Amino acid sequence: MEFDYVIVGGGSAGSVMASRLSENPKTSVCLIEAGGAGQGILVRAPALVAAMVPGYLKLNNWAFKTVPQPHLNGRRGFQPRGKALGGSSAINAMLYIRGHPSDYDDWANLGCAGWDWQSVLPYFKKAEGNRRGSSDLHSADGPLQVRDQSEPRAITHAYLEACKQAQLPLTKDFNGAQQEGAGLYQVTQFHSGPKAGERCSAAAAYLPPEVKRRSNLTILTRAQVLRVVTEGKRAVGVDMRRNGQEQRVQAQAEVILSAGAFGSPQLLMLSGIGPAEELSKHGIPPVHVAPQVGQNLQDHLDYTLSYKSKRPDTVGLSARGAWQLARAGLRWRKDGSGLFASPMAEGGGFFRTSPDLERPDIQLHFVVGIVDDHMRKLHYGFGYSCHVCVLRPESRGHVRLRSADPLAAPRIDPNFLSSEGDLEAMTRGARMMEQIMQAEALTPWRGQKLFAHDGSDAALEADIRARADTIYHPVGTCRMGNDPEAVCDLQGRVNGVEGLRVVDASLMPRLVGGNTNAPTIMMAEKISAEMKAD
Ligand SMILES: Cc1cc2nc3c(=O)[nH]c(=O)nc-3n(C[C@H](O)[C@H](O)[C@H](O)COP(=O)(O)OP(=O)(O)OC[C@H]3O[C@@H](n4cnc5c(N)ncnc54)[C@H](O)[C@@H]3O)c2cc1C
Repeated sequence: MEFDYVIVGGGSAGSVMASRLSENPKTSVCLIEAGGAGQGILVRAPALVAAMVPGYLKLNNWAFKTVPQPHLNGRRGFQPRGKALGGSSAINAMLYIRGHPSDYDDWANLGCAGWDWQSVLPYFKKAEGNRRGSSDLHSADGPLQVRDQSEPRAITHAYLEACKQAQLPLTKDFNGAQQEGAGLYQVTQFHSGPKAGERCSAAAAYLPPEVKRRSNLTILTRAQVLRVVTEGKRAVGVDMRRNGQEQRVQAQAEVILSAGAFGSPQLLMLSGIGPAEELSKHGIPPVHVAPQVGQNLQDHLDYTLSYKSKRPDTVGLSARGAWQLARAGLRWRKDGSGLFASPMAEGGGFFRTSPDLERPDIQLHFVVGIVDDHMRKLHYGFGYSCHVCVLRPESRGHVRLRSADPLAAPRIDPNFLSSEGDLEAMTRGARMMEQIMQAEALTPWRGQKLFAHDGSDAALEADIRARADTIYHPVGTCRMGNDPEAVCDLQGRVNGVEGLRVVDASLMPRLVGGNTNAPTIMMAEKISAEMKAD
């Protein structure tokens, strides 16, 4: 098999790349995805994310684990990652957030010319199909469907009132002129037509049936790429495992890795592109020594407060809760609305933990059910949770190989809380979150607090170390930049190797202050447009 472009990974970035590059009928494109088609009910029905994320059954989920984290009491973190067309956007919470405009100006200041806010905004808009309509900052015309939630729970409105009572501002649009404040998240969900209320994964948005039918686009699912094939310092194809057999796919123009922040650096190293000592440790012949491959891993660490609810209008594990959910499922099938369409993380907030800061440094996710250990531990009864994460952590981790076996999981070390500053910011954020959770507006719901402690700084720190874990935004492991150390150039081309590019969240030089799906899609929109213009 031979194509112009071979794209590895059909996730948030890979779906965009395949769709945009195959718009030119003269360009042949092959998209190779390890998981399935990502079109089943688990992916389409927003509420059923609860079945996929915990990862026990590995439903559309790689369900990785980190190495023991020394600053989290030696615990192994859990890292769900989507494994299907749509990638992590097939199992995510659908929250539509771009980060703060200044995050992109920071990228430009780090040497990524052309990635400043004014330069990236057109690509956010190119992707966005927002039901609220078009404006200077938004677009209604892009393939990624964005809408307001159909029916946030009463408790989420009470959470907003609680923020006001805690003297915190409200905002109507986290992606508008004012990110700071509490508000309701917009979601990437179909807002019209027969799919209204279904998740709009990147694959659902960019690879609809009419795109999949293009004669110049081949999509192979359940095919895991094992390595990039090189001739000298040029990528010429990939080897993949499909139906139990190894096969080669050749790329005339380029191999594009869109395998995500863990998958892309792993594939580079398996192909002999990475730090010298890592390659030699696993007996992989070096093709190009690139010390930064797998370095610079950044992720949002998340700490949660959970409460039992006195009122039964949240999500609950009980006979009544199951009955409510079943009814919600029927309603969702009828008109795409209600609890089954909920992202569960209905309420949000971006706040500064000090008035001296120029932009929010923490984000809140208010969830209408109890979330304990990524929903891996269940609690009987109704409840709710609030999450806090530090938006621009200083801690840096890395991804390496566990073995030279391409079917083995990568060795992931986020190195959470290795910077003292991250713990301090998390503590300040947790104090603000506690204040909101104690506000009068939530009194009708507030039942027993789970994981209660004596409230001292020492007890709070101990609780953070005992329970905090990722909120699913790993980035940065194939960092782009204009410095000689950067893994990729400013269009994702791997430095030192011809015909090889990385386009996914691993390219980000620095984690943005918000959720990472829309930013990843924006990056793929920008790079694919520039490739087509070249
Ligand atoms: C549980 C969860 C909740 C989240 N919630 C939100 C949210 O609400 N809002 C938000 O903005 N962001 C959210 N995120 C983050 C966001 O979804 C990701 O940042 C984004 O999807 C990353 O895109 P990507 O293209 O880099 O990687 P991915 O979308 O993960 O795509 C990588 C793809 O490559 C495939 N792949 C990997 N290795 C191989 C191989 N060797 N061969 C073939 N295929 C391979 C994978 O199966 C996958 O399909 C969440 C993530 C998770 C996991």
